[in-house]
Amino acid sequence: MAKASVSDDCIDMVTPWNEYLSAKYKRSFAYHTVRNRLPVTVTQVIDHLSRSKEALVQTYGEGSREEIKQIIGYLSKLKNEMQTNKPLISLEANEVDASDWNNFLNTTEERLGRPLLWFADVWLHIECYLYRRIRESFALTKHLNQYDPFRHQKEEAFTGSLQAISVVGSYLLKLIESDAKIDTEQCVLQFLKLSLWGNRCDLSISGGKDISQVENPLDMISTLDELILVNDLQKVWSALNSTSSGPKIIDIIFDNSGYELFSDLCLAHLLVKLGLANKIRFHGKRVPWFISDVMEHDFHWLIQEMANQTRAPCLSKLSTMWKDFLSSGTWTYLTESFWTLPYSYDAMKQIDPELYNSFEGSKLLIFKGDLNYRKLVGDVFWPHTEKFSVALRGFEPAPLVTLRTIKADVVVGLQPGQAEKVAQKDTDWLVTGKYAVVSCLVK
Ligand SMILES: O=P(O)(O)OC[C@H]1O[C@](O)(CO)[C@@H](O)[C@@H]1O
Repeated sequence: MAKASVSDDCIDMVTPWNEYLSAKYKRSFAYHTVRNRLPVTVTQVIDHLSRSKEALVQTYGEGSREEIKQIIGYLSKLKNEMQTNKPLISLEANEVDASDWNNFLNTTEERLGRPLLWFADVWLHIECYLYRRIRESFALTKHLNQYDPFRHQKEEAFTGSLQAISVVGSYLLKLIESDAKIDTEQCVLQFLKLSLWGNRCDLSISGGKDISQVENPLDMISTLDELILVNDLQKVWSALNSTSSGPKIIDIIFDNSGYELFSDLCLAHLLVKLGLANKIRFHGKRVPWFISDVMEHDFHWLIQEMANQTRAPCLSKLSTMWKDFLSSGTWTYLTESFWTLPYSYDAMKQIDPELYNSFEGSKLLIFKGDLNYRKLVGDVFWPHTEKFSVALRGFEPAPLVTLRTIKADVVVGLQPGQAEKVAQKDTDWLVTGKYAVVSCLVK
């Protein structure tokens, strides 16, 4: 008998413990995402292209008119492939990571003895693949090759958060310009928390809807401590405050643009100013990713946009200082392909040993956000009381911390009974971004 719908391929159950998250479990957030959220993301790109067609042709030339049609056709087909649970196909455009992606698809297919399927395989792989295929639709064109279909949303998210950004910016400036002795530890903890809660602002969880930070973040963070379910902030402070000879390098693996990026850069500024770091390396995405993730353009755009805020002089002042950090090499922005491959981080040593080894001298790796967390713990549905160090499965290139608001149903390091208690209060506690974890591993 013919299958009635794709959900016939799935099992009507929750994800079993210790299994990979996957849309094959109908009562999972992965299923909801692949079934409902990801098709909306693709539709939004299609709508954006249709709406902006004339403006795009104006900017990219008459040649782009046909290409817009081609991309829309490609994306409609992609959506259909996903919704009808078709096999994942290879990438064709000549991009630096295409062979890595195709190797991944081929070796996984060999291991499984069947092609990968949208509603059968590891959610992390499927979701990354979706964004990589959206990129592919542009990579296959000439005029729109470098077009980022999410840029307008990222820019609007920044503009919508300007008030909060000004509040934090002027606070930071006051701190660093003050002659009074500041409580270093308290300030660092405060900016770590600002960066942590900045992760609530994420366009992929809101389905691309406005997620501007409108509340006063300084007032807000002081009330949120009880929502941090794993709080290793003291450990993080010790790692940052540790004295060792050699360069004090800190790596920040970015997540979202807009307010979150701004909060990350404020943290980076403070760490340099307090002498806890003398070099910060930022890591962003090579291709448009999970709607709001930082790409190089977004990074420079934000710093430049701050300079344009005549009504908030603190922001233009900070912008000048940040440009100086970049030109002096105190800050560097890097774009490694690994971040937009499907692999979880335990595979980094084998897949990208150069990147792995580059972390060896780092004082602290700061991983921002939900997707980085999923990649750290391998998208496995660990019992919530599993140790973070176990869930990392050997990924220990340097001391590391994850600053993450919880937006996917995986979390480790909780105390016995803690998950049940939170679930009683909030049934959807694992997917809304209301709660957070700060998990730190120091060798
Ligand atoms: O921007 P973040 O914090 O990595 O969140 C990414 C989002 O995408 C998801 O992976 C689901 O689509 C969630 O885990 C989260 O909502």
